[in-house]
Amino acid sequence: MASSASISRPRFRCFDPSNSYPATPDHPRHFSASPPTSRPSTPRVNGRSSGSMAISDNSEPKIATGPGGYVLEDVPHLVDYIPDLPTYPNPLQDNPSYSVVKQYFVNADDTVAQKIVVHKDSPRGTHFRRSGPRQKVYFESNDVHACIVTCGGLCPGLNTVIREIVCGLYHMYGVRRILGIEGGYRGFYARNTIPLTPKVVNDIHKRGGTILGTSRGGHVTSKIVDSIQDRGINQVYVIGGDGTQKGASVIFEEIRRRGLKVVVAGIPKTIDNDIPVIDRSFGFDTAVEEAQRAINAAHVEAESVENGIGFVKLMGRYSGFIAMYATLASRDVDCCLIPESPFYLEGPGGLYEYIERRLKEDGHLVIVMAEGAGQELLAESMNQQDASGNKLLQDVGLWLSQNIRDHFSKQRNMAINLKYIDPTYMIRAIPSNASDNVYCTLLAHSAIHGAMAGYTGFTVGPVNGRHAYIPFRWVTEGQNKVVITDRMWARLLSSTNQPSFLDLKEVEAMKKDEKEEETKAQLTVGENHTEAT
Ligand SMILES: Nc1ncnc2c1ncn2[C@@H]1O[C@H](COP(=O)(O)OP(=O)(O)O)[C@@H](O)[C@H]1O
Ligand SMILES: O=P(O)(O)OC[C@H]1O[C@](O)(COP(=O)(O)O)[C@@H](O)[C@@H]1O
Ligand SMILES: [Mg+2]
Repeated sequence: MASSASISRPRFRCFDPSNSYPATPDHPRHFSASPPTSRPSTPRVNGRSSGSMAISDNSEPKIATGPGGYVLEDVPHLVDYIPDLPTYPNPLQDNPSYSVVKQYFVNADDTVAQKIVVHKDSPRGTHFRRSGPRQKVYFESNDVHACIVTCGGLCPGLNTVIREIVCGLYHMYGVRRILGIEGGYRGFYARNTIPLTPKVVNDIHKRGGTILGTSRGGHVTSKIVDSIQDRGINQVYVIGGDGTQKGASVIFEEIRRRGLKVVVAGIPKTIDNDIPVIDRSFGFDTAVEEAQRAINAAHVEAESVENGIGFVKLMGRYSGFIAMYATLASRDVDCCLIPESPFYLEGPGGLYEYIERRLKEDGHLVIVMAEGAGQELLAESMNQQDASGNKLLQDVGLWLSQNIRDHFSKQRNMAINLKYIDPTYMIRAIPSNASDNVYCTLLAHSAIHGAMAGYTGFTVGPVNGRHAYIPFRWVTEGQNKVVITDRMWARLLSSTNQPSFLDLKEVEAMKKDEKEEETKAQLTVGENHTEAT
């Protein structure tokens, strides 16, 4: 229910088990929005469970509300299912590099707002717990046995995140036992492990790919958690995209069900930038930069010949961010096609008409297309999936470039010169650039601080510029997509001058749908969240 607390002295405080606040009505020990589930009679600290445990199958979301429509979407903590765990002073306070920092530890009440553009009367809205080091930790350095796994497709920066987790654990928290799991999730039960030290990972950020290897599929929860338990691992760092975070969430639930003192921390990876809530994903910046080289080549080729068309296909299965940003950055692109914006070929306002106009006016043009765009135009879609269950796409770039050639030679009797460039794997197999490297460090450190502080079942990431701990379901239930009724897409249309392929009626209908979705989401927030007591 909505809060009736006085505004001058808010009753609500965020309880952070890792900072030393006493349990008082002002500093509640539990977010009671979701009633605590039954607990195991004897909590396990990495002891293999032999009998049945009394913990329910899925943890409830930890949601609390405060005055003014404040909502905290908190992340799970080990003490939620293993009460009375001992705490230890954070070793960072004795670390010569960090001990001089003024107020190094994060304030217990700090949370990060999901929306920062607000109106005078709008509710304060959803918040996430701010990431960073806590005064108290739930692991002694000598007891930590961490592991790192990378899953899904490649992305620039994977090696940097691995390096920074290893170096961060080692140098900040004095952790000495860190294992690399080879070849993605299946590596837990079917591959060797690699002991990781700062020396082993020292130079890996200069290389593309992941030194651990990766894979799709192979998520067998019971085998993975058995392996975690058998090896005595108590911190699991999982680097991967939406599929990987879903997998991490299931691992967390199973660990919790078994009552193990094991934390699971997700670091979001997606070259497509399709993970919701976070500002952007690591490697995206690098990919957009690398895409410029392909676009430049396409432009040079196109403008050097008569009726030249440079056609570049970029990654972007469901979300066209790489194509959109690469287009906006380049200024040489005349048409950008993304999955979110349907287009058509023939007739007035269609792609062929636009191409012909540009060829007549400028003598050449550059097209950038995301791999997931226009899939609906292909006669038959591929009904195949990869090992993770992702739909396999047809090569729409090849298909469209051939259709453009056919259209102009057969129907318009125009000689065109089209060069098709497919740098999709090139833009994700390279090392991360300087800005992504720094970003990877922050993500790795956030994950380490959260894990040491006993948080679990969370993904890290910047929300409006501040790093936060985000419950798994926020990043797995939905996808970040280009909103074609937003200003950014309008900027793109105005920079390329391409048609929007939509009529006014369609735009109005889209805007209406979006507004309804937003209102529905706001109502749901109001209905589902109860006051913390
Ligand atoms: N719903 C799910 N539940 C459990 N594991 C999943 C789920 N979806 C994907 N995974 C696992 O996550 C890993 C990576 O998923 P994938 O979709 O290939 O890449 P990404 O994480 O980059 O999206 C794979 O090992 C896959 O089996
Ligand atoms: O050929 P692969 O390795 O299966 O990957 C292709 C897919 O991987 C991506 O680069 C990223 O996908 P994930 O985030 O699922 O790893 C997509 O853009 C692309 O469709
Ligand atoms: Mg994915």
